[in-house]
Amino acid sequence: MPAPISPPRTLYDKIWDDHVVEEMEDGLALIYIDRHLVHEVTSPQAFEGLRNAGRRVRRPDCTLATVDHNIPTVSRDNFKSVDTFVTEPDSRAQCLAVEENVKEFGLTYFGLKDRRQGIVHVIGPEQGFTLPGITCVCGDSHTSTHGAFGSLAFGIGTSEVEHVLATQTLLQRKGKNMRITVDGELTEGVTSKDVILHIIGLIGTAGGTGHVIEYAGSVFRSFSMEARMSVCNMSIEAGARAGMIAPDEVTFEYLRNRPLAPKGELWDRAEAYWRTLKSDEGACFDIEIHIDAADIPPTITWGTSPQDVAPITATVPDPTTITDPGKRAAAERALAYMGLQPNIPLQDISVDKVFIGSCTNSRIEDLRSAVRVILAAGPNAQVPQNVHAMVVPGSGLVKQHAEAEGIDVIFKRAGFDWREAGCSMCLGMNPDQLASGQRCASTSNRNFEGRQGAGGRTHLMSPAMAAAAALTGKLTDVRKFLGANNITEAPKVKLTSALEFLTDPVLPPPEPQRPTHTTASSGAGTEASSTSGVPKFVVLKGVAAPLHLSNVDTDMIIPKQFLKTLKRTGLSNALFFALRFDPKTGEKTDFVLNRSPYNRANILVCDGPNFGCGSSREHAAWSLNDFGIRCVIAPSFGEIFRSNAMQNGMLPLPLPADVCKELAADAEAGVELEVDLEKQEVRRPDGKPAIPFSTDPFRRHCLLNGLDDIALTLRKEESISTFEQRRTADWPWLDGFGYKGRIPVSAPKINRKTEW
Ligand SMILES: CC(C)[C@H](C(=O)O)[C@@H](O)C(=O)O
Ligand code: SF4
Repeated sequence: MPAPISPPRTLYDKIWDDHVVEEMEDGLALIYIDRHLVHEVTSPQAFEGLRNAGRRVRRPDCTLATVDHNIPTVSRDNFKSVDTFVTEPDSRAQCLAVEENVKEFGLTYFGLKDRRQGIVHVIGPEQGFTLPGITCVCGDSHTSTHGAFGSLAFGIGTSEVEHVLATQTLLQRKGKNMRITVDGELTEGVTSKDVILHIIGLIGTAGGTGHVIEYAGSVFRSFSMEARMSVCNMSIEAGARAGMIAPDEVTFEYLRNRPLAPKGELWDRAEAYWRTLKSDEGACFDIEIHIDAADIPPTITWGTSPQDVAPITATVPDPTTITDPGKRAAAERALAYMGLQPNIPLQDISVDKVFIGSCTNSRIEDLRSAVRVILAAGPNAQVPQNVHAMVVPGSGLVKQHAEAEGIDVIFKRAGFDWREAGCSMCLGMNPDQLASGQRCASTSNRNFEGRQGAGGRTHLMSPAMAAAAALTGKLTDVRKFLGANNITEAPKVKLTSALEFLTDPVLPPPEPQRPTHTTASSGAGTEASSTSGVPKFVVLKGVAAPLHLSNVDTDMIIPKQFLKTLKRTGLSNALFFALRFDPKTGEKTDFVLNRSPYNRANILVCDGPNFGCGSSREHAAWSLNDFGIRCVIAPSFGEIFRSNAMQNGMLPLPLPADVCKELAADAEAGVELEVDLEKQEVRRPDGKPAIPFSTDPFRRHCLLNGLDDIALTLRKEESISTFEQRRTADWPWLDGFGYKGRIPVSAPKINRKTEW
């Protein structure tokens, strides 16, 4: 009998299938995680959970930690210790906590004295920690970046970070497949950033919700790895938890000889496997989108959502021309926040700050692309006195590489501020922030209200366009600037290879300083109750607060300054902080949650879609919980928020938009609602019919019984070990290969500065 022919599969299907440890009921699966990146903001509570339960980190060889969000980007020339260098106490506490935790649990760590330190999503690829075909997670929404290598990479919340540390697995439900194909030739001045901004403008910030996006077509094929990373990075802004591009020669070339990439015979085996990682002919995509490259202009954002995009040649949109009332209200609110009048040309808008950096655009090619604009502007090009333009390389190695090419000199000569690596003004958890009312041309990925500083105004764009804005002091069409010069032309600098900088010894992870119990023994036979105590959710009756907003991002639910905590509690006042408290007086505003009876609401009814989009901060769920809100009803949710909420015993309840509107009206009228998870219905008083809903059976079971995922997963020790044995046999390069004490690549002499 001929062997059954397996149906064609997508790239995502293949990676998923290769990582299923155990299929469970209702499409839920336990999947194995190959790579875990850890940073200081979303890990303290996870390590604390391990410590309390006496658990160890299961795979230190597959875990890499750094510090990036909180750190100052001033010179480290006089760096002595975190204690003296990080002056803001809460930031310092998080940086010190990660240093303690990596020692205690025996993890490889790139700290502030290590030139490999940098933004998690820059250092993973740089080191070859990120590889094709892997599953990769981090307590950070922009983990989607790593999908550029043909991996399944996605952001998780802190509870899931703890789950991965303890079990090296995650409980997941498979998403749907979406393919975005861009074919043709990009026009002058259009870069990968313009492409992804254009895509987000087209499909919206919820367009990819529930899907993994595969980027296909000649444009992505022609992109370098760095350009592909910029695209996959912003998949989360398109609502998708992950984006990916099939690996090819460009990928292999980038990875060959990276410190943690396989070498010799193992490389050959790995490459043979990686070559199978592409969507089969005829594979089924739930959504297909085709874009003609020629239709993509140099693009920037004008509003407070990444979907608020426009060609740089356009004018500020006029809300009165928008027919949908919800969208019109959102545009009006955005323009008021951004301090913009409708119909004025975007290029008439002045900027106070320019930020070139972030995990989207802080790699060597991004810096080169900005420098090309400066060079094209001529030897006298200068940032005007009233503009502050910062350049923040993504890692210490990017910085060193740029300095070897003389890129820092070009920036500095033109008046740019050349800094040390970190997240910096992308979200301003460190001192790099916008003052209220300041406007910034930024290469980062989020333009949410208050993102770069309370009251700060962000316009997202490519590094080339940010450089152009820095030189003119206004939002500027980079094409005008370049005139006849094509932006893709190389600058007249001597280029060096990134590999010259990847010379640090690759050592195995250190031994834990205080060994904790083994996973197997701590898991066996224990009750599946949470280390942090997941409360049960059965029936919830009480005041429902109405919220008439769309795309409520987690930055809005809880701004960055409250992410510096080491605890999961004490965040009640942080909830919707910028909306609840007057920024000048600190007095309570008339925001709904400040008004009686809503100040004792335990249900939130939002009638706009995409609640909880954006950042993976579990603090959003914690602050709602602390306030007393245990159920959020909305037409749709950001995926990471949804899972974070359930990890904390809360119910995020998606209901049709018209039903949400009705319930929001009930909430306005002050009637109490009753959410019954056992019966799966929302009850209203006054004889109105109950609203039925359905929930994922596994999650419902966990919520009803207050069960915690980690303890449940630890019962599957045998399946996990069996999977690991097969993994070692089939994909031996995934066993933290690079950390096994290989002799480092020999260090060639670096040409320090180049002549100009
Ligand atoms: C701190 C972290 C939770 C967050 C994220 O998940 O995105 C941050 O990186 C951000 O960009 O807002
Ligand atoms: S989006 Fe910004 S803050 Fe978040 S990881 Fe990237 S650089 Fe850091």
